[in-house]
Amino acid sequence: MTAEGTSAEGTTAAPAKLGTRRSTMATTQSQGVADTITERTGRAIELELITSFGDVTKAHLTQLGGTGVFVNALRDELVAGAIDFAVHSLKDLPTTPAEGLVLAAIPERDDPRDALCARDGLKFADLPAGSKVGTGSPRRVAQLSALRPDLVYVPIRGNAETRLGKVASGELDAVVLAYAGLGRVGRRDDVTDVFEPEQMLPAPGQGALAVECRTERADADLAYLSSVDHPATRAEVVAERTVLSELEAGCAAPVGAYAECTGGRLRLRAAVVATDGATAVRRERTVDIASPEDLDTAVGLGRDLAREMIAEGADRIVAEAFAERDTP
Ligand SMILES: NCc1[nH]cc(CCC(=O)O)c1CC(=O)O
Repeated sequence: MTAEGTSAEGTTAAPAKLGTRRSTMATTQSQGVADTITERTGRAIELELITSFGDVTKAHLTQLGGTGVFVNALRDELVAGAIDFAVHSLKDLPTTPAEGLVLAAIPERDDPRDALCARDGLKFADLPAGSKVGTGSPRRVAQLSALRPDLVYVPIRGNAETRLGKVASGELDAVVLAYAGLGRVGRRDDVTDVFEPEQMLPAPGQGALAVECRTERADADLAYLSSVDHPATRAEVVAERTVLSELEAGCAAPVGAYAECTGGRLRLRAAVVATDGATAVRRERTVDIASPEDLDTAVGLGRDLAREMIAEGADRIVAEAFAERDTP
């Protein structure tokens, strides 16, 4: 054992290795979490850049056969022991737990809302009929179609900068992206309108991050990783993700869910909307929660709301959306 390894307090321990994708958004959010951990615990952290399939493929996200394309490369590095921990966008994380890995921390959530970036500073309500709005997400297309069936929704992918470029070039009139992601790539000034949850529910976990490490090393790694855990955010995203797993849906499903944990209460709103926006099941429910650490209550809330929605046909809407996706 080295001198560093045996030192007290861990202050001279070798830097922890944080694996990150290479995109601006990934490195920004990874660096942000690393800085906060170092600030709170003194633990040094170094970033390791990793290339993931989701970053290089040209296929539409919805055609990649589901969830996890952004997280799998990082998970492989974790399991192999090449890195100590990883920071994911929580909404990209499949709801089924990964074997051998543990969600070490869920930091405080950023703005969870979706944002419109339109030409000429236009608001969503002021886009002329027939305007072309780019988004690759079935959840956004469905909810936007319910609000404005007179607009044309164009599937796009690529990083935020690529998508914004299609508005700048005139190819599209607007794009819809997560507000949090735009902030992380320094493009908050491109936002011309923001969707309140009453208009459009964000994806489960949107705006939140997940810090993941190996189960077998969790005792050592949690010593510094738990410094960024935010229990209220964890309760919220657990409720949101339970809706998704109960509906047997993934990140490519037309499911919006948004929970708020404040003042001893947990409020959950969810929507499942058919791709054309015409059919929808929307529900909300609030429960008392004695402590944000009471995750059983968060799971129970998500499960009860999802079951209520399934009784109203939400599972059929999800199944139809998948059938459409799988039709060439
Ligand atoms: N699906 C890609 C993805 N994963 C996380 C974000 C944004 C940041 C977040 O929601 O945490 C985005 C881009 C987007 O949806 O606009």
